[in-house]
Amino acid sequence: MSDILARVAAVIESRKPEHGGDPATSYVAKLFSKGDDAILKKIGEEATETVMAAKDARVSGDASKVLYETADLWFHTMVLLSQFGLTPQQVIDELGRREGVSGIDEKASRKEQ
Ligand SMILES: N=c1c2ncn([C@@H]3O[C@H](COP(=O)(O)OP(=O)(O)OP(=O)(O)O)[C@@H](O)[C@H]3O)c2ncn1[C@@H]1O[C@H](COP(=O)(O)O)[C@@H](O)[C@H]1O
Repeated sequence: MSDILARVAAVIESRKPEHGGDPATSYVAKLFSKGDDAILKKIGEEATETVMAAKDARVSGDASKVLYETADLWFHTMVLLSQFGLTPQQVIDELGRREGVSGIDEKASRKEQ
């Protein structure tokens, strides 16, 4: 896994109340203190902003906002993973498990079950 993902995940984990995260000084601690709904709301917002940035980029030809909004989306999904005791490494492992398995073949195999 990228060193950055591991480092950011470690900082996110350290912001939990049981590790002394302070909502007054930490955005992540503030999200944890608000709970599931606040985290999920941010993911919904960032997903929508990513979609809007992509639509805009098709008009403007400037894809930089797609990058920034995707970073916001990834970051907030990392907070969600931490909230559920999961790690980015587990997501990477899942992608690795799927590597080379055609999405079309996988979907067809589901229908046969
Ligand atoms: N990568 C990020 C990161 N990306 C985005 N954000 C914050 O996510 C928030 C939401 O972005 P929006 O564009 O929706 O802005 P907004 O409308 O002001 O947000 P809201 O008021 O609606 O929450 C902003 O406050 C951003 O600063 C992040 N906040 C923190 N991190 C990482 O998390 C670490 C810990 O952060 P703290 O807990 O704040 O120290 C940091 O060192 C960074 O590595």
